[in-house]
Amino acid sequence: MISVEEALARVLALAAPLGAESVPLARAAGRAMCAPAVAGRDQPPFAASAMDGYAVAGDAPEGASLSVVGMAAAGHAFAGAVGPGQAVRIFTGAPLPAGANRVVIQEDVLAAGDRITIRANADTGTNIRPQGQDFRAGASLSPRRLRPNDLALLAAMNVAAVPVTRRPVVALIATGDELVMPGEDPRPDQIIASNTFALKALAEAEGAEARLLPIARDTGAELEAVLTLALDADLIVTIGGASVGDHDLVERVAGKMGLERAFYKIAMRPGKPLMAGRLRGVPMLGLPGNPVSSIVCAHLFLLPMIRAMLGLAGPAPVPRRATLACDVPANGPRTHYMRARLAPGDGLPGITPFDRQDSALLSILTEADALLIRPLGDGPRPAGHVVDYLPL
Ligand SMILES: Nc1nc2c(c(=O)[nH]1)N[C@H]1C(S)=C(S)[C@@H](COP(=O)(O)OP(=O)(O)OC[C@H]3O[C@@H](n4cnc5c(N)ncnc54)[C@H](O)[C@@H]3O)O[C@H]1N2
Ligand code: MOO
Repeated sequence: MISVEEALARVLALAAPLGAESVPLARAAGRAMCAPAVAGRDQPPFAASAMDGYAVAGDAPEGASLSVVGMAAAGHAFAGAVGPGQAVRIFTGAPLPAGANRVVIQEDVLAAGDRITIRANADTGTNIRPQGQDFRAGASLSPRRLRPNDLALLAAMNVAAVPVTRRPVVALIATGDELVMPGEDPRPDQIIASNTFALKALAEAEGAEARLLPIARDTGAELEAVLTLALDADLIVTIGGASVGDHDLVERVAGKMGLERAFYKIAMRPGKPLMAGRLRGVPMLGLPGNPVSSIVCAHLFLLPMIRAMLGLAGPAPVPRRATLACDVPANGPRTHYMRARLAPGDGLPGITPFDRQDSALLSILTEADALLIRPLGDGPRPAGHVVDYLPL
């Protein structure tokens, strides 16, 4: 059995960044931008008024009476210039007329016909946004997963389409004679395939395109047929059949098909029978069948593989810190990812593992919002001890 860290390094070595495609900005949310985007112009492209009021030249002290010689609005520049004793009616976002060095807000003037008088105690701020105040032409936005705010910045940069990494296609294959799909009529000795739905949602939320393949029954021929259907994917994920029982066929069948195995079995709980490798050139992850095991392994290995295929920096899960809210006993010889609940604390949040940690308990997993990480071989720890966790 290898460590979780070693297993993560080996699955990431299987996952190379995919090629790029161009998408219009309106379809780029959440996508992995894979090359810098460069601003085509300054923003604002001209010195602009930040307020509604009057653009003036020179001192224009309180009590000054000025003649209004024109108007500038957003999208409608004033072609002339402002001189001493003059003002231009101006609105927020309008280009500042030549000669102007200040905008007096309209609340600070008395207007009568085509003249204004600056009121006493008028604000002396310039109320001008200089050209290029936000960014300059040639400024670049570095590659990243695009958030809504990034899209607004790209649009302001006049970038209409962005290069993004292609979405990895993830083929999900549930295995087992006992499984039927939700809504079907199970025999008394059957159960409903459940974890595939969490895995699909997790993969899609991370930026992959997930495909649910037909459930593979427990025969070599059927598993081989479904694995063959998946060979055009970027990543093959099997669920179940990973352990040592007579009906656990994944290792044997994938091996017969030419799997180059990267590892099998890790010192982790849940998730011990995890397997990874490359099947005819396609990265493959063999998840254990127990629902919680497969979902925990997805957080630890599947999502980092997707992030690596998207070319995102730092694909490994990043633990956070919390304070134990209760005593915990010594841990065994596998790193334990305990389903746990967080509560706000004075500094760090408090974390409490659930009493029941069986890897079949979806009802506990759904109440959990964290995986408390208990390092392998760690001794008992008292309440108040600072620990690592992964958010769920
Ligand atoms: N003699 C040993 N037995 C087991 C060992 C071991 O080391 N020696 N390891 C145990 C551990 S740990 C795990 S985890 C499981 C993993 O087994 P498999 O990956 O072979 O999974 P299955 O046997 O196919 O299924 C386990 C369990 O999960 C249910 N299952 C499977 N797929 C789904 C699905 N898509 N949705 C919902 N539930 C699913 C299945 O019915 C079983 O109940 O092996 C232990 N045994
Ligand atoms: O390691 Mo298994 O994944 O306990 O259930």
